Amino acid sequence: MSDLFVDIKLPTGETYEQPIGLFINNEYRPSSDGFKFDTVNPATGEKIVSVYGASNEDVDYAVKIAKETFENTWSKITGSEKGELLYKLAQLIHRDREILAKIDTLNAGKPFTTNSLNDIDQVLELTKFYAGYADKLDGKYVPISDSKFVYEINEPFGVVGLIVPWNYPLAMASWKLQSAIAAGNTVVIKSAENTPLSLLYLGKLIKEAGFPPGVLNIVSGLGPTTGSAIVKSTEVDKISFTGSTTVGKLIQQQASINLKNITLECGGKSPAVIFKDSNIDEAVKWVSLGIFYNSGQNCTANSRILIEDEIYDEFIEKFQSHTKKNWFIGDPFDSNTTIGPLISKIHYSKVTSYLKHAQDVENLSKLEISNIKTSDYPNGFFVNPTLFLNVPTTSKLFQEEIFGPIATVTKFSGFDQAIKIANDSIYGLGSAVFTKDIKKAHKFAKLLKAGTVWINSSNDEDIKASFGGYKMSGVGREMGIEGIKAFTQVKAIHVNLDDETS
Ligand SMILES: NC(=O)C1=CN([C@@H]2O[C@H](COP(=O)(O)OP(=O)(O)OC[C@H]3O[C@@H](n4cnc5c(N)ncnc54)[C@H](O)[C@@H]3O)[C@@H](O)[C@H]2O)C=CC1
Ligand code: BAL
Repeated sequence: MSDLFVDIKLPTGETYEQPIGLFINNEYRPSSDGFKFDTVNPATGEKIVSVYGASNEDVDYAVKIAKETFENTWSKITGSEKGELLYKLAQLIHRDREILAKIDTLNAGKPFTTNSLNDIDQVLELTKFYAGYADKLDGKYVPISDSKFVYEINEPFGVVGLIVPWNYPLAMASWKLQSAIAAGNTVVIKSAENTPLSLLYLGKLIKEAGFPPGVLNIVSGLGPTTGSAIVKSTEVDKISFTGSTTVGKLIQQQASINLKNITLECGGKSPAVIFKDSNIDEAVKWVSLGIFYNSGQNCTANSRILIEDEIYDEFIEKFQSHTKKNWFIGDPFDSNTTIGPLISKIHYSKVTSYLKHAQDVENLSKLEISNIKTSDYPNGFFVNPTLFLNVPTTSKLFQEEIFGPIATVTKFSGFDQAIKIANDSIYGLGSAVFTKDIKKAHKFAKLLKAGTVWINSSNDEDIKASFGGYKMSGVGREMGIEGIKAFTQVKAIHVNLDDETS
């Protein structure tokens, strides 16, 4: 076996072949300067493997291949043929569902049963959705006069650069990848440095499905080098990014140099608002999912829980009891585990610094719900589910994205105060509102400044609906029909039927 593939033994016993090279032109290859970086199992803190990281030269080469493929091959085949290839990819993802999920569990610490399998099922669903959409990007006829009409067609950009995070390694890549390809673009994609493995594995499936070489090119690597080289490349026509608002802003600045089209999916501080007339048991169930799923490493995590004053004590009591019964921290491969570790030592330090700040600086009252079983994993990055009670809106914990299983709880009195507090954030990604009063629910949803509102549920996104942020949560939309439109540009073709111009 070459140095481009490594046999990895999973904690479940089986061994699989992991590609570690850059995937360009349907072949794995080393980086031009031989640079590699380590990827770590967050449950144990141990290194899994080193993978090749792309240099500027490698990014330029991947972009050149993607551009040639766009011009000579991909733009010449029909939408139906593109859809067929995506259907074949879906079949292979279905075949390798378990191994893909196990790779994400190993690399991201996501509980296998409750999280990683869900992620891969979502990847499968959206691969099929966009396979079906590849031949439906029809245009529009615009009547102007008897002697003139316009038709508008949707065209791909060309080469698109995709930069993705670690919290849903294959799913976040797929929120962009499948729609970009279905729309007719070729792709250069970078995974997060913490979680390169499942996307590299997908390269094998892309090749096996029969995609022409150069349609999908994977350049694993570091943000400031590989990521920045993709953003700055003058041959890349669009960037779609998911990650922190800080890096999103940087990408917007860099992309503005040649007015590159961008989609940015950034941070959030999503409120869950529970009115006194809600079904409290249901609200407890959804809100705990909203904050603890994926260990709170979720851009739409319900990190601000707002409770109407009359039901405050009842909600907290029920929330505590529900959490004790349903959220278990431990080995992500154990089917009883519902909360895995945080992604990295760096992220663990960031999240726990908020716990320290809350205690030492703000003196907040804490409700820690300890279901931790970390004795077997002394070096894993585990954090207990924690609520901070009666938190003022001025608190650092109320305003900043923590990205861990930690939420603030704040009381409100009545509709007007609830909407004021809910919108008191620089972010506007997700939000949830709980009430049995249907009029109140819709009025509240209309006033929320957020790209997604869940009424009487939370974080149950669907690939058929669009997703994206207001305010500093982002620019543009992903998923659903908006998700594929984001990878097209409109051309208006004017047709003059007059014989002579008067
Ligand atoms: N919206 C979301 O789903 C996510 C939000 N975050 C937020 O960001 C915080 C920090 O997490 P990080 O992993 O450091 O996020 P990040 O924003 O640094 O990383 C996201 C992606 O951007 C890339 N990147 C970093 N710097 C870049 C640059 N200069 N040019 C181009 N690409 C670059 C990274 O390599 C990665 O692929 C988290 O604590 C969380 O608050 C993180 C991940 C996902
Ligand atoms: N809930 C998946 C979207 C995200 O956290 O980025």
